[in-house]
Amino acid sequence: MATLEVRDVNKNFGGVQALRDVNLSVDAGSVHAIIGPNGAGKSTLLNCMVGRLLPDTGSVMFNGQSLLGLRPHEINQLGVARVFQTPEIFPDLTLVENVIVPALAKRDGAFNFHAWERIDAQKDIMDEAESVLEEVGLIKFKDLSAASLSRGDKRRLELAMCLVQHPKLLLLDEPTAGMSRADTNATIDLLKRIGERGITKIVIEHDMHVVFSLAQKISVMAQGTVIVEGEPTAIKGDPKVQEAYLGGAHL
Ligand SMILES: Nc1ncnc2c1ncn2[C@@H]1O[C@H](COP(=O)(O)OP(=O)(O)OP(=O)(O)O)[C@@H](O)[C@H]1O
Repeated sequence: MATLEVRDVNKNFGGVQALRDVNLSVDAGSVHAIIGPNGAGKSTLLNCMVGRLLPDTGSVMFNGQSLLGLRPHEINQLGVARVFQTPEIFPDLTLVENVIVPALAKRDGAFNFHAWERIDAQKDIMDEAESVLEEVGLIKFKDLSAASLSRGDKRRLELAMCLVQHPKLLLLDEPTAGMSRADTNATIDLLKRIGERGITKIVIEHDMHVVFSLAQKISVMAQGTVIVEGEPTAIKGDPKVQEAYLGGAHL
């Protein structure tokens, strides 16, 4: 069964056709990678899934419900969480505070400061925040300010902020961008471990090592549309992919 279905989506920015008749079907519990050269339309598509952009035409369905017209926080409340290309964290808060904010927002439907004032009394939320920080390997830094983290650790913190919301669908926009090979491999292992919880994941990624380590299905985008979709082994050998994605070089 598909968790996410994108049908015939088009998006034009003042003459630039960023998305052309895009179709995508993401199986429940799978890791589905979206790859393609710069400007192919990957981020635009992701933005249409999370309510940051409204497609001109087409549909985006999540577990049978249309996401079109819903605001980002409403889509988040349905169980869709996103890790951004540039980590969106609260630099002046500690790590544990960073994780508590989305946990409270998820529980209450929106963030309110009243809940924050009484946070000491809410042991369950504190415990959960710490357990998620443990899971992503950041528990030792829990009382440091988020600004002090390395780039790789900021991305792990953002992942923890998503996981604490128990998402059904996790959207990862270049989760290893800018990371060292060691950090990238640690993130691959972490994402595999998270996979054991059965969360469906969509990964946009330029690093083919990450894509082929994680994905069960790959959609290749070029010039605003999906040109090929299939299992990693089929994608690797597809001449259209070689041509469109790497100008003929081998994946
Ligand atoms: N807000 C916008 N206004 C105008 N054009 C835009 C806007 N957002 C994206 N575009 C254009 O739409 C096309 C698709 O861009 P998009 O960022 O979705 O590609 P991408 O595949 O995510 O690229 P990258 O891998 O570099 O992130 C590009 O031509 C881009 O310049």
